[in-house]
Amino acid sequence: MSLDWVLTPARVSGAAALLAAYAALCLRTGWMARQRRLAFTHDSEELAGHVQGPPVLVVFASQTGQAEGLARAAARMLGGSGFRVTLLPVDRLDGAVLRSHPHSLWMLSTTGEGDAPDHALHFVQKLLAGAQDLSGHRCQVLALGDREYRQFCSFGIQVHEWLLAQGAEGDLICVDNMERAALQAWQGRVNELRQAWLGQDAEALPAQDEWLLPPASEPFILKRRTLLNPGSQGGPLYLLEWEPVSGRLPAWQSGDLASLAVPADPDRPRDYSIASIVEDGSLQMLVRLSLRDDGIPGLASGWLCEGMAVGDSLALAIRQHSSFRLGENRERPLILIGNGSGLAGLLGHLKARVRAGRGDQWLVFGERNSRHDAFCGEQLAQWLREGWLQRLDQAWSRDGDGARYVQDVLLQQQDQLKAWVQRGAAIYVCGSQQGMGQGVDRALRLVLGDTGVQALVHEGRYRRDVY
Ligand SMILES: Cc1cc2nc3c(=O)[nH]c(=O)nc-3n(C[C@H](O)[C@H](O)[C@H](O)COP(=O)(O)O)c2cc1C
Repeated sequence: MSLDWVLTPARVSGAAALLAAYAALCLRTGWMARQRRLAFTHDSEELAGHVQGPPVLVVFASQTGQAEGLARAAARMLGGSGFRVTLLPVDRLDGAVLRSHPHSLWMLSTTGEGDAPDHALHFVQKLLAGAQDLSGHRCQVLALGDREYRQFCSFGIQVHEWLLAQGAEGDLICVDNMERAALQAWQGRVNELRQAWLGQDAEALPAQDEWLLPPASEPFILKRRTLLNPGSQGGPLYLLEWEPVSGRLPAWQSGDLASLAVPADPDRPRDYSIASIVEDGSLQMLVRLSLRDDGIPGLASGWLCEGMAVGDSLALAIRQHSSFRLGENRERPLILIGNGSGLAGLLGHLKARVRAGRGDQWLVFGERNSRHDAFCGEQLAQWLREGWLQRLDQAWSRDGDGARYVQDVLLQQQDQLKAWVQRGAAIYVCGSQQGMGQGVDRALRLVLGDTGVQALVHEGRYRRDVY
């Protein structure tokens, strides 16, 4: 299957987009059936193909899940081609595992200002800082990034240089903003390697290569769109509620993302944090209408908030976002910190915890003013009353004398913050990187120290979904 559904011409009608989505879904179903024959022995461990096949290591470092998604797709394809595939996030990789594999594929994104994804900290400090004998090892590195940042793909480039310095051989492909042509070049390269690594045993792949797919999408109907902040000084923020045309919601976990492309910009899927859990009966997201400098609405938010009508449909795909799921923090106390539409990712966790009968969580949420921007306020107040939320701090940045940001709350409440962390709490941050994400990181370092924050990152107790 090709990626043609992503390439629908710019002014395609809603009906054509829907048809394309159905076609993709039907083709995808066949593909999925084949993928099910491959067994994931663990969420991110070994994929069993034919056990005699050559071993290949697939490693990823991913902040918002794109590199992870590509790694999983490559791992499935290689598993299906007869390789013994070990799929690992970089933090689970050690020198012995690396040396014992003759071949490796790396999918590495860059975040922050040229930084490695959070979960890669251990890898950067331990493996990347040391030496390994990788002579004879063949690697292929895919670096994900965005040219708008000064340090384009710098983490992927750094790892590739390190691999070569250890004696490995192999190429690097940099991808700007998930650009299709570069991803196709990557797919072509992996297919060549697959052939070379399998040697005589290689069966040719079908001419229409289908493994590098966007996540499975299916048509959803927009059931309700509610303006959550009437009168706000900020852009209008909407709650969008979607139901699948099929009537059966796909599975997701709190922390996951919904990916969609709008008809006017079909080549650029956008991700939104999912604000609901499956038991809510709908997939919910918070979308702020963004206006460009000339006052024209942004392509995606304009379509979602004003363009499409309630009752219209759009193809949505769930994107597994392991680094922001609750995972091993499921039983820990949680400190949830966010602003604006970032409440969506935190709401998902709150709902999942309430559903699991678990309280012990502290929400620190920031917006402009208490009169117009206290969205979901009744729900939060109810959780507080019922004890699902142990603490709720709202920071209003435009509320006259009491104006403050979420990072100010963390500093004001530093004794609480320390006590919660000491009790084993995990910290989840969702919302804007500029201002909030950076400010929260600075505040945490002031209160807990750099080593304290690094320890949290190591233990997977500091998770960020910032954009
Ligand atoms: C907060 C943030 C910071 C980023 N910083 C960089 C950067 O410094 N250099 C770069 O090339 N790309 C940067 N990017 C772009 C990401 O690398 C790119 O979106 C990538 O596809 C994300 O992959 P992931 O989902 O696997 O993390 C940044 C993206 C975000 C959201």
